[in-house]
Amino acid sequence: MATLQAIKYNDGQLEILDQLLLPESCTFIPIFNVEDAWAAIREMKVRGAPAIAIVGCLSLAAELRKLAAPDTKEELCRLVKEKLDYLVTSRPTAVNTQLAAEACVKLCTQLTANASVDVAEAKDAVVKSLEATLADDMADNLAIGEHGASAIMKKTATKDKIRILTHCNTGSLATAGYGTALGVIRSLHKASKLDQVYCTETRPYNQGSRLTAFELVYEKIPATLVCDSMAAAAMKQFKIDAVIVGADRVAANGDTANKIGTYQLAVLAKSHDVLFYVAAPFSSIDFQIPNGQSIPIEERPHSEMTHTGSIRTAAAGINCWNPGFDVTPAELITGGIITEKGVFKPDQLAPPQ
Ligand SMILES: CSC[C@H]1O[C@H](OP(=O)(O)O)[C@H](O)[C@@H]1O
Repeated sequence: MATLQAIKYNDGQLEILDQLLLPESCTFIPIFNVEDAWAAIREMKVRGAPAIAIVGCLSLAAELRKLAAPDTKEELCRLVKEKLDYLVTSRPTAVNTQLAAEACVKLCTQLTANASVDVAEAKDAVVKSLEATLADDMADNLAIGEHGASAIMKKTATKDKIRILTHCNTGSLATAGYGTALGVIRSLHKASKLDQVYCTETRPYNQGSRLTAFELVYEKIPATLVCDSMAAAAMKQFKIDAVIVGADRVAANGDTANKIGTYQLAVLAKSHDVLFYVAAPFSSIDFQIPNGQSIPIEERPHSEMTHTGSIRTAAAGINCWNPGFDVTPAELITGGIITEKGVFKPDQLAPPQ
């Protein structure tokens, strides 16, 4: 069975699934340029650390395909850097867009220095590298799924089937497809190892109840929705074996920024002796920062807390605090960090050579 797709791209035509309309309707909307992408990412019509970077890159590829080649490669580099720097400002916590931008600008610089490459060839090479982000992420997620499932099955070898709790949405609606934490869950399900997935609602945007539950029901993966406040009771009542979450930015020491509520799940997992895993591609790891203190935490609009759609559900005039993310210290990530290159203890992370 095919998994859901949040991003469709064919020869410069980009469409995204408008996730603000899920689960009621599956509606794809066109993205013609980086301005459209910036707005869609900011409004969270598309969200999820890898998906944000992919949509940003594909929106630039779509624009460049329609543009005549600039006069010089220097002008191409300037244009590409300007557009990517703009896309990075759409949401500050996930590092994926920043790292994708740095890689693309580095390629542009290398092409400019290569006298055997003309400006048209350089533009084509940049477009191809931007378009490759979709397939690359899909491959990463399949590898994350296999590495994660294998590691967790080894740790729970005495059990026929296991119970997993997950937070937010880390599946096909947060990536190019298959997912990170939800990719591991898909791989455990494929291996007939999964008894039940407990997915938290993930207030206030409800990625869990609206998106993760949608993916799990769509693929008939056994799952139960719980409120965020039920996590401790669920760990105790259902003897959950592991918590698996995604990441928006992992620091060099393994401290991890992820959806708000992740930190408290890690504390609860520790106190219930439940394994705690982070699943993330290397494109979510920021080796330029030593620990989680440097990770910018996005503050989202208070209306996400005080309203459900247009319906007010909180007292008018109440002050709100709505950070989109929190940071889980590396020492609480007891199972390890599951990546496409394998599963690492937080202190084993090292930049690719
Ligand atoms: C594949 S990890 C996705 C990551 O992004 C989510 O945040 P948001 O929905 O605000 O983009 C959440 O932190 C997930 O773990």
